[in-house]
Amino acid sequence: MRLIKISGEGISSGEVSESELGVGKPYVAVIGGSGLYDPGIFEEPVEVQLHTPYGLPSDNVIIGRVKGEWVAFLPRHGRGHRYPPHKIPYRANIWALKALGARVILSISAVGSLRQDYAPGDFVVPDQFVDMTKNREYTFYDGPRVCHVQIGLEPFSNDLRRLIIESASKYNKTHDSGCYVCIEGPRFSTKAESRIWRDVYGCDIIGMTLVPEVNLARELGMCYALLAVITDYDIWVPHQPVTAELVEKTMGEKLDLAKRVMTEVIPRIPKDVHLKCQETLKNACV
Ligand SMILES: CSC[C@H]1O[C@H](OP(=O)(O)O)[C@H](O)[C@@H]1O
Ligand SMILES: Nc1ncnc2[nH]cnc12
Repeated sequence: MRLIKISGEGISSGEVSESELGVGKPYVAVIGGSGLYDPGIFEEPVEVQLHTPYGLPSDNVIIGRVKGEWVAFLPRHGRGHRYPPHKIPYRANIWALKALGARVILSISAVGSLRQDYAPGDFVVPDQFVDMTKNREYTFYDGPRVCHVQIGLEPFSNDLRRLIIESASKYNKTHDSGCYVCIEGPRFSTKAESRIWRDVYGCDIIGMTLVPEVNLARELGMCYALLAVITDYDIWVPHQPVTAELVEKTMGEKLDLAKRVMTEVIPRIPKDVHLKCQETLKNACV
């Protein structure tokens, strides 16, 4: 695959030009989670290595066409799963995708379930989250410009969620809402913690990577939605305890379906309308 290298200087204006890129600008980016390191759905793929003000992203971004549309793909843990959730360069990842032209992010993640009726193998398209992470780089606005983005009512883009739900439901059992609790990791929860996330916080699914990815995207005015693949029942009832191996195995079984959903959704994303989530920086800065 052809490799295009772009240095920090090339993006000082905030965005890579089409001529620097040498291919069409991707409007949609896909971030792949555990088990998804190479989507294999692209025509004419190129690899782009992009230096950002926050360092290198998790990996080179792959840009290629899906049904005629230019799309960017980034494996959040890097190929070979080299970055644990608390060490992922989230700011570099989101910044790079925006600089390459992306305005919309479709994310894929493995999650544990915190309720009986959300079973391993099912899909969930979450609509809320609770942040229990402890030590990450949460914002692009570290001062002197101080901004507080509004993310409360619609942390995930409902426009995108609708498209994903419509497509995913055709191929797999899909839950059209859910609250994702994001823990720091990299260890899994204790049974006592798992019961708190479920019974006290009222969360439905659990993972380690949503935060700060989702709020960084919002800070740059990008729309974000997640197709979550349930891989296990976490640890809140006595059962087969979650392991990384179990997560990757279940994810592997559902990967083709998840890719099919992405391939179907990408060309349906409207480009000429102003999506709601792109307005949230209004009145956010002090
Ligand atoms: C490999 S097991 C735990 C790992 O899987 C999930 O990652 P992702 O959201 O990127 O699919 C979870 O959040 C943990 O990082
Ligand atoms: N049970 C679980 N806890 C945290 N992250 C996960 N990713 C997949 N399953 C998980």
